[in-house]
Amino acid sequence: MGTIEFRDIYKSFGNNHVLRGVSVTVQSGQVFFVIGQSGAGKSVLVKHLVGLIRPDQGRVLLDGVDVTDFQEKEFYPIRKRCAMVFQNSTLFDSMTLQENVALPIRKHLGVTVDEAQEMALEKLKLVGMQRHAERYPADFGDGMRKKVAIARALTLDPEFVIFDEPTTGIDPISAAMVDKLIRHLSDALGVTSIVISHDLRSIFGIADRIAMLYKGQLILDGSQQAFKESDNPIVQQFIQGLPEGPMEV
Ligand SMILES: Nc1ncnc2c1ncn2[C@@H]1O[C@H](COP(=O)(O)OP(=O)(O)OP(=O)(O)O)[C@@H](O)[C@H]1O
Repeated sequence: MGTIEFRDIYKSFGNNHVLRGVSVTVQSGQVFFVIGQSGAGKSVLVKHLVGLIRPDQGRVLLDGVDVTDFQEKEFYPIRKRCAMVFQNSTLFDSMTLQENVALPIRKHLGVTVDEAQEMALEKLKLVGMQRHAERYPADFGDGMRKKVAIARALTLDPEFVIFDEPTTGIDPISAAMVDKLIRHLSDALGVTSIVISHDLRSIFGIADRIAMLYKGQLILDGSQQAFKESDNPIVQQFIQGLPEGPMEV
């Protein structure tokens, strides 16, 4: 359970040919990074998984099931299996951390307020925030709030989690905590994670596998080692964060 396959995906928006034949397989339980410059099509690729974007050509398979031609309604159960943590996942300031996490539980599981609060506490425990359950988002910095947003995304026990730039805009210590949490979700719970990121420290800290997009195509798909050893100058420019090089910006 938990395998994702993008087969030869093409996607254009008018004259903007964003994906030009991208094939990627994410194995169950992996922490899989999708990297590349701004506008490289990372989000567009990943959104195909939950039917938020449909390909012009190519197939999307989930646990071997071809979901490419699914109707909108058929994607509902897939969206429940797949949580998303966006860059600006916001919490409600007027609610405690526990109430914030309990909200989707009450909405989707139809349980009592007390049961939802109890389940929310379990999720806060998972991200190490249970002792702050009664406090409000405003008491915390971006990193802590990010962890609560992750706890909230985990409420329906997803098999997949998509993290869109989870460490962008947070301090290095908080970023390291978020990385550790993403790794833990895979190692302890078997969650398959797709992480869209530019953060080299995260990439070379926790990735099982990395796919780099460039000009609508996959330039390299492999392990951390494969990226470090790659003799492709575009890969090297990106992973070393060099301002000069062959990459067109
Ligand atoms: N719904 C849409 N309609 C039209 N164009 C879109 C749509 N979604 C994305 N695009 C375009 O597709 C290209 C790739 O966008 P995408 O968000 O996937 O980039 P990205 O690699 O995730 O970049 P970033 O790191 O900046 O988030 C951009 O040129 C963007 O403007």
